Amino acid sequence: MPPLLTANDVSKNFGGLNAIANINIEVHPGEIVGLIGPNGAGKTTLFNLITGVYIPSGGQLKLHGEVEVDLAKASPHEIAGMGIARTFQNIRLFKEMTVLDNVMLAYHVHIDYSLWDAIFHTPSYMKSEAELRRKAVELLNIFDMANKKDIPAKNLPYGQQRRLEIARALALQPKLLLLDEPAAGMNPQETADLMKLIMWIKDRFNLTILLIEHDMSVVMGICQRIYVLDYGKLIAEGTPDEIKNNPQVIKAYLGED
Ligand SMILES: Nc1ncnc2c1ncn2[C@@H]1O[C@H](COP(=O)(O)OP(=O)(O)OP(=O)(O)O)[C@@H](O)[C@H]1O
Repeated sequence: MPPLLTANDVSKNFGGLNAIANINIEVHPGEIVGLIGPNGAGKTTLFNLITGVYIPSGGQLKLHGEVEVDLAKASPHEIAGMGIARTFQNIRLFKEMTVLDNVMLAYHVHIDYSLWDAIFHTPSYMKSEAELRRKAVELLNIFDMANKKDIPAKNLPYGQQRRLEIARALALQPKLLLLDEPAAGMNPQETADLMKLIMWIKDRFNLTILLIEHDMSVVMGICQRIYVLDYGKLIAEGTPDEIKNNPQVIKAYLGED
């Protein structure tokens, strides 16, 4: 099957620092691919390149959908509209808003109201809002959070705030979901539930997932393939078993010379 996303010789420099140096990756439809590496290896920089926050200093990043898109030429908003959604290492929710409003707001990306409709709450506006609300509640049901829909997001336990971030990303109806350390700060039970959730939503929403994660039980447990970055360079690629036993990976993690 042709890849959904390719990075071809991609680099990103910040002044003299090569945060990403000539990397090549492929993500195929339906895969869960892990992106690991020690702190500062360049993982989040790669997410920022894929989502258009940064423009590559060299190489090409392409999304191969119905048409092929050079991601360097698209804005973050356009890239989101093309079906790439992400979560963040530091949770980014509208903390004072309710759980339901957080999800509804994400759905609004796909809606084009006229200013007139929005200001005067016309029947077509009210109908669309009701439909969005129905979809958002359905999504919250999948995440087992419908009973929390009316509380402010900040009142959710930490693990559920992370799940809500994923729900918000799904409201964008992505093809490719980028998860940046989804298990960070979770307790073992929350982590186990998260792994089940990720595998389940992948099938339910026909997703392809690229996942940054420091918790090796998550990476080894749910990824089919793993890429390893170290100081901006790709040092290994393989199945969880291959990566576990790769001497270069072990060296990078243990920090030996
Ligand atoms: N906007 C920026 N300006 C300058 N340097 C940056 C910028 N963003 C990232 N860097 C640097 O690029 C390198 C890679 O950072 P990045 O955040 O991508 O690493 P990471 O693998 O995601 O690390 P962590 O696991 O700690 O989140 C680091 O040395 C970082 O300090």
